[in-house]
Amino acid sequence: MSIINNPYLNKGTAFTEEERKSLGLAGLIPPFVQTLDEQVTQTYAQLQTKANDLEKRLFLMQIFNENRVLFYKLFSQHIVEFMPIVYDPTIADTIENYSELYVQSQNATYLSIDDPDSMEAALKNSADGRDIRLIVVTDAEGILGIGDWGTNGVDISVGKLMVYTAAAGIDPSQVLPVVLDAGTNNQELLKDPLYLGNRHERIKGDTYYKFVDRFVETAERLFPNLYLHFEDFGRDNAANILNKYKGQITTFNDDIQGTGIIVLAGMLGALNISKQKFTDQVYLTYGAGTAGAGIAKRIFDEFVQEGMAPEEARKHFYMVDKQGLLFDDDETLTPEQKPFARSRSEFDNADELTNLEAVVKTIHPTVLVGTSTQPGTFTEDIVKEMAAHTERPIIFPLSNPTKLAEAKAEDLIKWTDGKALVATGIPAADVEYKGVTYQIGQANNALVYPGLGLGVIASTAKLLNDEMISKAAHSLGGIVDSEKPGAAVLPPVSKLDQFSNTVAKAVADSAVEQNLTKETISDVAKAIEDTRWTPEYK
Ligand SMILES: NC(=O)c1ccc[n+]([C@@H]2O[C@H](COP(=O)([O-])OP(=O)(O)OC[C@H]3O[C@@H](n4cnc5c(N)ncnc54)[C@H](O)[C@@H]3O)[C@@H](O)[C@H]2O)c1
Ligand SMILES: O=C(O)C[C@H](O)C(=O)O
Ligand SMILES: [Mn+2]
Repeated sequence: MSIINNPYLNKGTAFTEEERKSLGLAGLIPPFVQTLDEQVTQTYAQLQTKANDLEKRLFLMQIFNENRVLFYKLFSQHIVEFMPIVYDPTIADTIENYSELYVQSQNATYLSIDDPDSMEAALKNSADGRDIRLIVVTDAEGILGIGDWGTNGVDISVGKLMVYTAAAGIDPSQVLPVVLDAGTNNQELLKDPLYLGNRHERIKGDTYYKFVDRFVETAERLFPNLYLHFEDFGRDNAANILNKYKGQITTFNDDIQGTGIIVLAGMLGALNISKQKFTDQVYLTYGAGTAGAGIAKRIFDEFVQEGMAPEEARKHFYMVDKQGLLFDDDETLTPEQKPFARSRSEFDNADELTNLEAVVKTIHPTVLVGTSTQPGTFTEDIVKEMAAHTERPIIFPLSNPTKLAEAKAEDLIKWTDGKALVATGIPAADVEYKGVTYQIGQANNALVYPGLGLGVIASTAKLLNDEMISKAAHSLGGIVDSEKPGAAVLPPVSKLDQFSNTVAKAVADSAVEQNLTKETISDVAKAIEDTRWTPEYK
């Protein structure tokens, strides 16, 4: 029974006659022995009977809960179809309705700020003797663009890890999804009698940071080969946490660093198509929060790496948030916004620059990246105004899920008469316009964090530094044929498992070159191959 109930060991109807005898499974499964391929075919057919993506996700979660090999075999064969079901955008629905939909914990770990003393036991209980190499942890204060979801946010940790395995072959028995429940300020949840998390407001300040610190310390001690991925923390904490730990442990913030990598890669891809120069670009951030500022920092570092003096490079950057263009006399700026704030004296019309349209008209950006959570804000007027001053405007509406995107790919192509170079946060269908098929790249950190993690884990890297991050962004070039009309700015999700290896190789090579590995790695490609898990019955 314990074998059948263990998703890492269960093979369901694929247990052989011999295994059924030797493992005490006689009579516990129907008599016919299926192959994994037969199970995959049958399960995929069952999936097709589900009415919508939410139903499909719930069905797939059932398979995940019972049998990891079967789940990942299926996922790996249908990666383009499954990504939006298993991951974003459907995951946003399961997070919002987590308590209502709750069936079981999916081997996640729930850590409560009200009971820090049981943290160690909780992590040990969930690891259950497994050699944990990767944790995705969230405190769920800033889930995608949908805000604070308390304990419900655990689903983002579970979902991000599913993508790690499907895209980069991270061994699913070596991962742990974790939620830090520090309370929630989501009043709807606090009033919901079904809510399964701590029913109090978020605890902030010293107590919060001590809780995070105790988690980091305990996890690092229990799992000495850990790569620690932070996801969807709130704007006030995400960068603080990253800055505190990035020099000490192997850690990563997906919203800051992962998004930075994918947007830089997308921009390099776009410029490859337009044949324009990186350092000529004028970059406008719309929504200068965790992701917006993280991306700007990555792009800025690239300007400097290309040889431009930092003070010169800074002149190419503008940030718009709720208050409009960010100025240096604003006392509410975050530490991440400050380096990009402008001086009022640069403009004749500084007082008018309180909205996106006025800023676009004034500064003539060539790159516009949306991480604002404000749907439809890249309006036809704004986009046409941008396109009037640049040959090939680079426009990335990145806010997730679908309902929050700043614009639709199709509109951007039409409004600019096919000139815009577009990537979106969620998957977008091809756009047919005037006889050209425009493929839309997905600028979602899911295209890079799996490969990045594989490279870090395979190389036994002690740290993940900016050099490795930059190498990851550059490694995505050359996969798309940029000469083809309508070419995408990023490689397609259909090749995700292949280019995860490319990213992993770039990251691992960099770790080895910089002497940042715990073990001596003589053959990087082999180390990656040996680390990659494949869904097969052992
Ligand atoms: N595609 C990707 O890979 C990716 C990665 C990370 C985040 N995102 C998306 O980016 C969005 C932001 O995420 P985050 O983690 O940075 O959140 P965040 O809360 O840290 O940042 C959002 C920022 O937008 C600003 N904002 C809110 N309303 C605004 C308005 N009307 N005008 C201008 N700015 C406004 C906020 O003040 C804040 O600074 C989310 O929708 C998220 O899904 C996408
Ligand atoms: O989860 C995603 O789809 C990407 C990103 O991490 C986000 O927060 O939106
Ligand atoms: Mn995120």
